[in-house]
Amino acid sequence: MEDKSAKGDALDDVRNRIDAIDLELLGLISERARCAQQVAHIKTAADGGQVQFYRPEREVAVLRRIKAANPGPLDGEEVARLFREIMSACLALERPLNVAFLGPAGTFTQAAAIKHFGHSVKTFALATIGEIFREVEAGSCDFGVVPVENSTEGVVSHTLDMFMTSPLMITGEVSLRIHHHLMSVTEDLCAIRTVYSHQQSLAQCRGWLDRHLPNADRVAVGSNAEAARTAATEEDAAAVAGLQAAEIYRLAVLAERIEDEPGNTTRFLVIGPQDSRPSGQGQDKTSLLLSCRNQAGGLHTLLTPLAAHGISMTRIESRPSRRGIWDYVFFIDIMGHRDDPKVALALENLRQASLLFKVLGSYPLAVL
Ligand SMILES: C=C(O[C@@H]1C=C(C(=O)O)C=C[C@H]1O)C(=O)O
Repeated sequence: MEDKSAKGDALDDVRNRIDAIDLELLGLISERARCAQQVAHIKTAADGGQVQFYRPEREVAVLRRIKAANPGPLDGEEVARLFREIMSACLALERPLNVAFLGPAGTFTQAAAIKHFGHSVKTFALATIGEIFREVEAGSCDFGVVPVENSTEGVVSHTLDMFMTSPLMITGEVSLRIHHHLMSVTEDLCAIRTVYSHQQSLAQCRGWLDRHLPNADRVAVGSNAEAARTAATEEDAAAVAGLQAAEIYRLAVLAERIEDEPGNTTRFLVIGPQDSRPSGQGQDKTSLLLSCRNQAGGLHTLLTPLAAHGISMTRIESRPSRRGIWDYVFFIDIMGHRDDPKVALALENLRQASLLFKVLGSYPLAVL
């Protein structure tokens, strides 16, 4: 009996301490929010009409600093995630951002948008990648989030093709570990006759589906969330999608993490009217769209300036140009910001060696 009340006292003490800390935290977070409001006034007074409230390079600098200073016991990712949400709320006080993503609600692209901007942005589900570009170009949304490549299935060609004609720039990137689940209104795997999902997700789960549902028809639809929405209306159907879709469309999860590759990751791009300023510490990336003359050694000529200036290329992708003038265009990612002197020099040389040369944007490497 005595023991129990001693334990109860100890618990009360710690909980009282937690209550006091929470009030202190609330006071500090409120003070931080007031600072963000002051920043908004300063920005408005300095820039007039064209104020850029969202500053990606500043946000990653804040997150990097927090991670470096983190004393534990929470791990770095966890504290960064908490501060991501605090900044998201502070920015929403300055001005709430409108972010378009590949819908419907519950897609991995929405999860990527929230991971990048936090929960205080307003997200808009659009039906196609083309529509996202159009809405951001028209200014009805501030930014868009689009998938660009998957570690199992490769590049999302529609996104790359949009950059050939769009004036939008890349302001950031997000990587998301993708876990697929099989979900349905029925709880019985044997009752499943049809499996709906996005074509890439079906491909990412091919092995599992061959083993467990060899006789079910696989039907490709526009997105995983659309698959979940459809499966919710059919007794003998299932969808392959993320957990969010199961929650939104009230489906039972019959099997978890059915993707064939455990490291399955999708990379998304954040697109907007401008790219990001340098975030420093060599932690920026630049994406380019290039084409060379259709002659022997053409690609080599393009890449020589990068090697000459010691710039590392992290990715190269070729796509048919579909313009007739150039056979192929290359999407190239390099390390460094376009304003870094070394990168600026290499880009100038590249510009001279290319038929088509477009900087798609410089942006910070993702912290989260
Ligand atoms: C407060 C600012 O504005 C926004 C909010 C930030 C924050 O809460 O720390 C950081 C960058 C901006 O997106 C700022 O530019 O410093």
